[in-house]
Amino acid sequence: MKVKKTKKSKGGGFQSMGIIFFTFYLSDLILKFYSYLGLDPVLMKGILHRGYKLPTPIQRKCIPLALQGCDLVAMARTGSGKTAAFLLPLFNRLLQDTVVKDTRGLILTPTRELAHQTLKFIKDLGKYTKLRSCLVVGGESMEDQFALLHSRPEIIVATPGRFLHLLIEMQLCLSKLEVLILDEADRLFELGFQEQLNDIIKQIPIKRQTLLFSATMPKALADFTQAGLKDPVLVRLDLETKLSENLQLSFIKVRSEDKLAHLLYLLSIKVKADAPTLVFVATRHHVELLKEILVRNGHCCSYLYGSLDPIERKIQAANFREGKTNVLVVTDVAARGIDIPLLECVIHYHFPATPKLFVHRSGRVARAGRHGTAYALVAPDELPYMLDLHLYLGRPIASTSASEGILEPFRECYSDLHSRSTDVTSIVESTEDTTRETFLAQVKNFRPSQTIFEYKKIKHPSNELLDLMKLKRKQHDASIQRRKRERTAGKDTVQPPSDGREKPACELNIVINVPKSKSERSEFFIPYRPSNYYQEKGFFAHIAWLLAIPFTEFSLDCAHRNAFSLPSAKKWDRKKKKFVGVEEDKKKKRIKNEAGVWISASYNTHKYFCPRLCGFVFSLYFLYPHLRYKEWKEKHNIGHSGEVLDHSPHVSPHGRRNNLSRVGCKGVRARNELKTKEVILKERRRKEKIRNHIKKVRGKKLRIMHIRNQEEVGLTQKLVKLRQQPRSYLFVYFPCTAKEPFRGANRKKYKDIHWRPAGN
Ligand SMILES: Nc1ncnc2c1ncn2[C@@H]1O[C@H](COP(=O)(O)OP(=O)(O)OP(=O)(O)O)[C@@H](O)[C@H]1O
Repeated sequence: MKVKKTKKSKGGGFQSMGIIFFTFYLSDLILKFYSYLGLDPVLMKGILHRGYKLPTPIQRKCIPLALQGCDLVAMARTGSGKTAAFLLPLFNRLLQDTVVKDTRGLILTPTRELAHQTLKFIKDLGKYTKLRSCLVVGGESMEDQFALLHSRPEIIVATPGRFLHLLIEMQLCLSKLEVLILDEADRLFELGFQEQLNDIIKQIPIKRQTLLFSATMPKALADFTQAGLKDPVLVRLDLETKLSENLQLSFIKVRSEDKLAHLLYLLSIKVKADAPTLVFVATRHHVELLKEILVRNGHCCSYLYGSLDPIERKIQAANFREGKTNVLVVTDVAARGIDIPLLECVIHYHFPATPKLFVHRSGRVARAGRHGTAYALVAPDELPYMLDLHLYLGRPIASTSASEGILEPFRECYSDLHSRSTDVTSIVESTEDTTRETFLAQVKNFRPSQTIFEYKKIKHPSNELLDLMKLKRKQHDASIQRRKRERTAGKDTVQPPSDGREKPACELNIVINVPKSKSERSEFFIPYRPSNYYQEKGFFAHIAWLLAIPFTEFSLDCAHRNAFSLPSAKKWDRKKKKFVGVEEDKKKKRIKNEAGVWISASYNTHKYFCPRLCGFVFSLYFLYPHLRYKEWKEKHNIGHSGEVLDHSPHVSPHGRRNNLSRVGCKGVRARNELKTKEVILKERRRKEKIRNHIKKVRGKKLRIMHIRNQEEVGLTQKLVKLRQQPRSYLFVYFPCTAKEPFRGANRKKYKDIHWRPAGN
């Protein structure tokens, strides 16, 4: 057999750590030879399949360490190839022992989209490994996921909420789990995930390998998690250049009311025609508004936000990936991890509130050596965020502003649309928080009737300052009164410059004070802040939870608490009308799942394990009926311990379902979850009807609504808010089949809502 000679590498390639790229026609003999070097030769085929030639720096650092079995806390900038850096060692470990047919690798990610993408990576890189993998994320059928998990795939990719739910409902045993990977670990450790993560980790054997990966990893995270990780190795690359040098940044100063016009200008003129572009906005209302406006202006537009219907979410993301649309308007749900190879441009319509988020959002472009541009529209009230960002990046910036003439046609186009379309007007209303605006305006316009010097008058009538104030008032009172009169007459509006143009583009240069070199400093000078203070502060944003949880695995010592002295995490309790500690949340009976729907908190381990309550070692699993899983088992003739009672067509004689996707093989999906065009249109019409109805009944005494399913929960809650207005009553007619949201405690809470089954 003819064997093609591979060119000898000079080192620094995958070869240097035992990974050698093979051409497909390499003989078995050579594959066997290379297997001695570390990674299984089967993996080389997968690497070739993905088209990688050289390992990236993070892969070069992390793969050998992970192969040795070390726990890792790894940081490298966005798009640097972290996914392969944790997948390759995972595959290698699992391939070493193929006898154990159980779940041995668990990858947790913060978002569904990222989980989907990781599974795709697994299928590509592990194409020839025959390892079985499955996806467990919210918004998908529980029954399908029972089947997937029941067959004990080797690798599970999951989001924490749904995985914990299934873990408890199915009483899964993870005793064979060897590798736990937390992708975007810092996000997973932030508020909202930590409780679920903690509960999952408790069920995983302590003798495991734990790998933490993110583009923004605080150094302290390694210290904090030391009890959970066994002597973790900290790998932090790209500390100086947090953003790729191929990324071009452009900060544009705009007035808040000009943002839309500017966005249209960027998309129509600046960005290359049909170049895929990601537009980040603050809330889902803004997503809807921008989508509506962009579509009406001839842009092919997709949109994504967390509470969007899961199927719609998939369709929208797929449309953008496949190039059917060229603009994707998103909230921060797509800020992390998403890899769209052809993406060239990101627009920050709203400036992100933390520098870390800016890094993640902008990191969707200029990945893996490619070039890209990130535009940020900065309104005056967002300037402090920009300053924060530049302290974090540690380099000066320049911002520009567009001239008025350029924006004029786009502004017209938007205002015209606004007046013509009731749809757009209603969405604009929902994006505007009028109570907040009025409150802020009141605070801004508040003027005390007397100054502090005059206040002193009461105590010290002969104060010199008082005399001074008297003199001042005498001199200025007339002009102050005149100004007030003018203001009430409406002359106060800010007049644009006479030529109708904005000020010429101006530079905002922020010079970061770089600490002086040692020789320049005085001999005894001790800086009161470390040189990387702002950088670590940026990384640390929102990881305050680290100080709030009594961990068994991730335990903290008091020294760390004091060292960072972060405030304990608190949240606003609407009932109590005050801030409460996150600890108090644990007492609650219902929790919000990933889709924003309130579900029973019974899957919390505090409820299932009695050791905390009564000191027993055994859990109270059997006292709680796991109805859905039980039902599923009965349906598929599966016994209590997982054995097959009858050879039904769904289940193989070995108790494994056949529809499990093997890595690299196409899974057979039994159910088509796609809604038909008619169903989608029908639902839209219905939602529209409800929206119109809300508008119509606003302020009336009697309201009648029909609410059918959980998707309308948001709208229902809006109605309930209306109820709080004086002299208004809400009558909700509810079909018999409806489950959520007004059951149990909620029903009692909204006492003045009258419940009637549909048809009565
Ligand atoms: N060795 C390599 N050679 C060439 N391309 C690579 C290599 N490793 C990864 N890539 C490619 O780089 C891109 C980014 O990889 P990946 O998504 O793993 O980055 P990441 O560091 O996880 O980014 P993020 O922090 O945004 O999640 C992907 O398209 C991937 O296929």
